[in-house]
Amino acid sequence: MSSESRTAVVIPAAGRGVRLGPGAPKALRALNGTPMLIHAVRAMAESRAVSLVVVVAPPDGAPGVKTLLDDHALPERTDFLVVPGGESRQESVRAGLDALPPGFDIVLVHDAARPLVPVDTVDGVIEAVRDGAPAVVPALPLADTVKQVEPREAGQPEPVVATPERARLRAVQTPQGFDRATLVRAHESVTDNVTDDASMVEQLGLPVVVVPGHEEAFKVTRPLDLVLAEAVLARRRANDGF
Ligand SMILES: Nc1ccn([C@@H]2O[C@H](COP(=O)(O)OP(=O)(O)OP(=O)(O)O)[C@@H](O)[C@H]2O)c(=O)n1
Ligand SMILES: C[C@](O)(CO)[C@H](O)COP(=O)(O)O
Repeated sequence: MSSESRTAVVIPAAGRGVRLGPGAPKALRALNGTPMLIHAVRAMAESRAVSLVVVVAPPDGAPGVKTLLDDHALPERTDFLVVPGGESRQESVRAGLDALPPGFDIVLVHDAARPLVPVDTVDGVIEAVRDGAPAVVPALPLADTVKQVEPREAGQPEPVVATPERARLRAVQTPQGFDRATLVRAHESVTDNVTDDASMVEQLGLPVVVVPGHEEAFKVTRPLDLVLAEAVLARRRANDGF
């Protein structure tokens, strides 16, 4: 893949945000007064390598999301498309891929729910795809020990069946980066429910590599994550003041 390869980003933003509690769809909730989705779009458009962002909106929310993008300042060098999403993250990513025009050889998939990923992480992923990896994931080592359990009904103690060696585990983030043809093939061939796109490429038997993630690329999932996101933004504002 050459440095001339053009990069597009698909942002799945069609989730409801059930774990965040009642309210608007998660991507539309505000952080420091600005919708999470706008933070995520800006984080992608900050990379000079990104020339198209495809936002996958809640199924009946595409016109509203289009208006939202029109109403917020976004870099002029980046084009934007909005398409309706599906019932699962996988379906939503697929809808974004289907909308991609020709001419983009590298595709990133980035959760709207990771609004604060720094641009260096985005560029690191793109660079690794340009260097020839068909699939790239940013990731961090774990702080906790992880146990594999035999699931039981809620409230029942769960027997531990294994303790994977922590030093070999990574917590995977987005944006995940792909050679476009590989990602399209993965979405066409893999029908199992998976929780990220890279695992679909793994199922094709193709290599996936890890590059450094960033602690500010965390996923806003539960209410406490909103507190952390506001704190990160406050720290950025304070640092910008100096
Ligand atoms: N049908 C879906 C489900 C999820 N997503 C997107 O996938 C990303 C990661 O999903 P997650 O954080 O799990 O978001 P939700 O599905 O909204 O969260 P929850 O499971 O708590 O409802 C989010 O940007 C979310 O909007 C999507 O585009 N379409
Ligand atoms: C893609 C992802 O963000 C990588 O960690 C994660 O798997 C999304 O999971 P969710 O089930 O949509 O929360």
